[in-house]
Amino acid sequence: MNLYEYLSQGVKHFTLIDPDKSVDYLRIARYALEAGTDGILVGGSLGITASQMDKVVKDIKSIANVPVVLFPGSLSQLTDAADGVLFLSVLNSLDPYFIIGAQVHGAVLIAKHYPRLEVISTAYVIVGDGGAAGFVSMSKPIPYTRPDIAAAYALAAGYIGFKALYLEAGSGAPQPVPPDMVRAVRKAFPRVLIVGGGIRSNEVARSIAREGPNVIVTGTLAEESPEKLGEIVRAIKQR
Ligand SMILES: CC(C)=CCC/C(C)=C/CC/C(C)=C/CC/C(C)=C/COP(=O)(O)OP(=O)(O)O
Ligand SMILES: O=P(O)(O)OC[C@@H](O)CO
Ligand SMILES: [Mg+2]
Repeated sequence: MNLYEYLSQGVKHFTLIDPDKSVDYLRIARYALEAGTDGILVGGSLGITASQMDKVVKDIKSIANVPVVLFPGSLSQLTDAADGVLFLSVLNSLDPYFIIGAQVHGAVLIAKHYPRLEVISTAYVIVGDGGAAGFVSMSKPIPYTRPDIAAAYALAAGYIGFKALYLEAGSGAPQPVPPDMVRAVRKAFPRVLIVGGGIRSNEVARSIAREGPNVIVTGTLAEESPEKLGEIVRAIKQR
């Protein structure tokens, strides 16, 4: 089964590890794997070199029994030590660099240097707070109260042909993506739907899981309280 097929099945939990924040990334990865996480995303919005990325991914791969996937905040975060890459285009960025500019450079790097990576074209849609990713990518976040606008982006992403859509409230966001917005986007987008940003409690994770996304991501929780990952994974699976 390739990565895309794996992502398409059921509701999964992925743990985001940001090499810039987590010096002790292997400790977090061990907790996450023990908790039953279904995959590890590696990336961050700022401050990560290619060699750091390569080492972190290789170290995590050496202990992981689940896919390790790049979630690149910049072109320096590519390595073929991973199983695949979320090839992001920030659909609501106001700067063409984040919609198609970085992708042109990234495409050549992947084709030339990392041909083994499975590329998952991903519409990155930023909502509400937006966090560092929203700020750095010059995005105009969709208000939390406008699921209809999020659904319009999702419909466009589906027609354009993106394989995945990442609905992002921003790392550490005070409010996660509201369940009614997840529902509207789920209805409008037929392929892999990933939701993340500000998800810290079992109740919130469960309420999002009930809307039927394919992947729910937690990063800050894994950094701050990795011992809570087991419960959140269970909440998602038992929805
Ligand atoms: C190589 C390709 C295709 C794209 C790279 C360039 C693009 C378009 C990036 C998208 C914009 C961006 C900055 C995304 C960041 C995604 C990410 C890794 C978010 C995780 O956020 P954290 O870094 O954990 O946030 P904090 O810094 O707040 O912890
Ligand atoms: O750190 P948190 O808030 O869990 O967010 C995860 C991810 O969606 C950030 O890009
Ligand atoms: Mg982070």
